[in-house]
Amino acid sequence: MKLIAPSILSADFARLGEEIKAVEQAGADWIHVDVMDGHYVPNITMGPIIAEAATRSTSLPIDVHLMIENPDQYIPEFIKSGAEWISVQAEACTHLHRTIQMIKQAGVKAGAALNPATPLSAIEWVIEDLDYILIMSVNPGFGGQAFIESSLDKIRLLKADLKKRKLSPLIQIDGGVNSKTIERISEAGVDVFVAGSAIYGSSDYKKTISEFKEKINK
Ligand SMILES: O=C(CO)[C@H](O)[C@H](O)COP(=O)(O)O
Repeated sequence: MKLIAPSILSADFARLGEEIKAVEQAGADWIHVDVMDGHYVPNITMGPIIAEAATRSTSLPIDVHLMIENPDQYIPEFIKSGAEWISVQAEACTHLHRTIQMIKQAGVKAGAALNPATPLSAIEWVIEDLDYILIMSVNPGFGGQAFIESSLDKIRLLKADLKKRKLSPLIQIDGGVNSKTIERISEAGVDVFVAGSAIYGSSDYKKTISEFKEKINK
């Protein structure tokens, strides 16, 4: 089952609750919350207060992507917010194994995200513990960037590696997902598609999500 996770980064924050409900009614499967701290990435977005408000606005699972330094300090607050899935940037973790365990011990699904320049080997020794792996297909920090094509080979390599290891964490993609790229991304082996500007920038969320679903469920 392939899933669509709209990123609220591109939503209208003056009407955030309505915007979350709107994508739920339009067929979204998860709600993706992009947390940026102005240090790990050159942008500041939202924190646990917004993640908690998001959980109250929908019955869909909240997926928190931490693009922050020192995630261990903030993970307990995001767990309290009600998030069901939390991913950390592998590059931002001094002790990635410990961070993953911290998330899992709270009964929350744990993911590791990899920047476009980070090799898959960065997660080799935690891969068995991961519930999902997030391949960043843009450099993190901003919505609306162009999809980096080399991400497709990275997904294919990851898919083959997981098969060899007989592991099945979800593969998530984030950045530049739109009606032109989604089919190729899906064919490479992605399970969860994060899309911000392509959904929230469209005039009809239902039409956009339905078109995405048609393309990924062929
Ligand atoms: O994590 C992100 C940026 O760091 C966003 O989730 C991502 O860029 C989605 O935006 P878009 O779909 O507009 O590319």
